[in-house]
Amino acid sequence: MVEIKGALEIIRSQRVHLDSEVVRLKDSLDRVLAEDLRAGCDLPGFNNSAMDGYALGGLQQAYKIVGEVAAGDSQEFILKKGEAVRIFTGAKVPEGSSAVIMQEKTEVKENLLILKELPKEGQCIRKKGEELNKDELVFSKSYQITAAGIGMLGSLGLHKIKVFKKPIIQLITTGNELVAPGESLQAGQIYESNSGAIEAALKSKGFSSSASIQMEDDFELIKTGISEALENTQVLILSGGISVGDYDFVKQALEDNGVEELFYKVKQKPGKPLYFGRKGNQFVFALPGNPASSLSCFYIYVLPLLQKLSGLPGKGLLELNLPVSKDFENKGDRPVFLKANIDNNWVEILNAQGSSMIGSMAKGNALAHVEAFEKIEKGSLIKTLLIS
Ligand SMILES: Nc1nc2c(c(=O)[nH]1)N[C@H]1C(S)=C(S)[C@@H](COP(=O)(O)OP(=O)(O)OC[C@H]3O[C@@H](n4cnc5c(N)ncnc54)[C@H](O)[C@@H]3O)O[C@H]1N2
Ligand code: MOO
Repeated sequence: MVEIKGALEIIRSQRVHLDSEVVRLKDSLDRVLAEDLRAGCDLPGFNNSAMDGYALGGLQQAYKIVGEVAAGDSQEFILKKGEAVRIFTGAKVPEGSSAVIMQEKTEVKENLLILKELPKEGQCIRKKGEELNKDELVFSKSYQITAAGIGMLGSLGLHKIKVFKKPIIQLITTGNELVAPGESLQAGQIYESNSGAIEAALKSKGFSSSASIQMEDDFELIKTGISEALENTQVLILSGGISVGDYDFVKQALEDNGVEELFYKVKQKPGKPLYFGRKGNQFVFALPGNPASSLSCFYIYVLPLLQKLSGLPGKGLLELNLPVSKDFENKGDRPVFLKANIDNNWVEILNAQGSSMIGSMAKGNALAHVEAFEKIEKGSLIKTLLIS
């Protein structure tokens, strides 16, 4: 049995092999750069106007209007002192321009421009390269692409970028009692709900499973199922059958498939019988079958590894220290992850904390952490992991 910290340390310290691929910029949201990106051009690429108004040759009170430049025009003016051109936002500022003045601060009489106030040198001109110069570093390797990142790279003319591949993930749920939702139940059966929850959790964090299989508690079947899954997967996630019962075959089946155990059992509630193993560059998590245990373990332990395998640091869920809305005492000897809800920066610990109860987790957005035998008073800070 390992402590929570030790289990996380084992996961975070895994050396991982990362492959890269080229994707279209517009498909790259949340992907992680596999190389440093340098600017292929200046940004902006030419001096341009920040306002609809007039580009001014020299700084004075009155000008002769000699023409017009709109955004996209390639017409080249060279302004002399005392000359002005009508200009619009984004248009190329003519050579010889000292400033641009917004039209609200001007009066026009025929082709004479009179300023209501004296302009300052360079005002309202967006200078070539003022945001970024050609060859300057735009984003470093391991930058995770945001919407603004896509905008930035698009403004530099990039349409394809090299990112780390996402891990190939497969899911196996085990249990004789499990029946797919939509079918009818016989005595002793329950609906299989973990695969749906884990697939959704994967999706919400930017991942997906390439296959999801349901298996009976049959040692040979599970052993073969694991062997087949390991033919083409980087992360195999199993649910159920990992405790100590006579029908819990997962651990032995993993061992028989050459998977090396990295830890088994974590001193925590829920999720004590959590298993983590490795075979070459492949990783295996066997999550305890109880629905709230399996989903909590996914967020706390599986997610950091998936992040690492995508080129990220693997920090897992965002950790916050927030005040708790009522007293809480953990009377047990295991640290707990409690289903909780963060609202208005307060943490509410929800009712129905049982490992088999997923409903309360569905109403919350966080997992609050309390140490063994710890008493927490209303208003004191509690370590909370934000799920969404
Ligand atoms: N003698 C002991 N018994 C148990 C221990 C222990 O330390 N000693 N640990 C308990 C804890 S804690 C947990 S958690 C469970 C985990 O057991 P398994 O991982 O072997 O899970 P199962 O027995 O297969 O299932 C547990 C529970 O969850 C339901 N389940 C399983 N899979 C699904 C699914 N895909 N969808 C919905 N529900 C599922 C299953 O019916 C069981 O009720 O072991 C305790 N026992
Ligand atoms: O792992 Mo169990 O979740 O403590 O019921």
